[in-house]
Amino acid sequence: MPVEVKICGLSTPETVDAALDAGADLVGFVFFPKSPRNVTLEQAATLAARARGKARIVTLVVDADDALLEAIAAEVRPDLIQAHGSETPERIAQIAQLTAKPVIKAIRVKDDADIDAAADYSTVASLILYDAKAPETLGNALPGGNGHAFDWGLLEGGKRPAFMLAGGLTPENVAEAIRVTGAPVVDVSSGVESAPGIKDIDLIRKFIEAAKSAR
Ligand SMILES: O=C(O)c1ccccc1N[C@@H]1O[C@H](COP(=O)(O)O)[C@@H](O)[C@H]1O
Repeated sequence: MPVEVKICGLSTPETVDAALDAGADLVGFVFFPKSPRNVTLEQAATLAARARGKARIVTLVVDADDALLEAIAAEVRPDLIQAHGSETPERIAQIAQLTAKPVIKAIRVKDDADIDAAADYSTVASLILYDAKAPETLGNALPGGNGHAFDWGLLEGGKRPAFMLAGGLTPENVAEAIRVTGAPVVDVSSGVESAPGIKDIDLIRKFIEAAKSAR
C-alpha cells in the first residue's frame, strides 16, 4: 500500500488545489488562533468544498470547546477531527460523539513513555498521530506545527495499529522517516512552507512525490 499524505495548515485555494493535484490523501485546516495557519469557519468551509470527494478533510483543533466543534461539524463537514491539544481520553470520546466524526489524537513525543501514553486512547481515537514535543529551547512553541522532529527510532520495529507520523518532516527527510518508522500515513505543515503559514506549491509537490515513492 502506498503511503498516504496529509498536507496540513492550508489556507488558500491555490495551495489546496496544488495539494490535490499532487495526490494528497488528506488536507488539513487549522483552528487555533495562535497559529499562523489559523482559518475561520467560513474560509475552511470554502476550502473544504474544493477538496470534498478528492481528499479527506481534516479539521485540527486544540482543546476546543463544544461550540467550536459543533460549528466545525455543521459548517465545514470534515471527514475527521484532529485533536492536537491536551485532550484526555474522555474528551476524545466526547468529541467523537458530539461531532459524529472519527478523531485523530495527536500524541507529543519525546521519549518511550510518550509513545506508551497512546495506549490510553486506543478505544476512543480512530487514529493516533505521533508528533514531536517541542523542546523548551524553542520558547513560545505551538502545540504542533513547529517543524521539529522527534527520534523516529522510538517507533522503529514496534508492532502497533496504523498511525500517522508528523513533526519536522520535509521533502528531504520524509522517505527516511517512513523507512525507519513504517508509518502508513505522514503529515506535514512547516516542511512545505517558505515562511510560517505560507505554503510553497513546489515543496508540496516534492513532499508528496518523495513520500509516495518511499519504501
Ligand atoms: O500547523 C499548526 O499551526 C499547528 C498548530 C497547533 C497544533 C498543531 C499544528 N500542526 C500540526 O503539527 C504537526 C507537525 O507539524 P510540522 O510539520 O512539524 O510543522 C502536524 O500534525 C500538523 O498537522
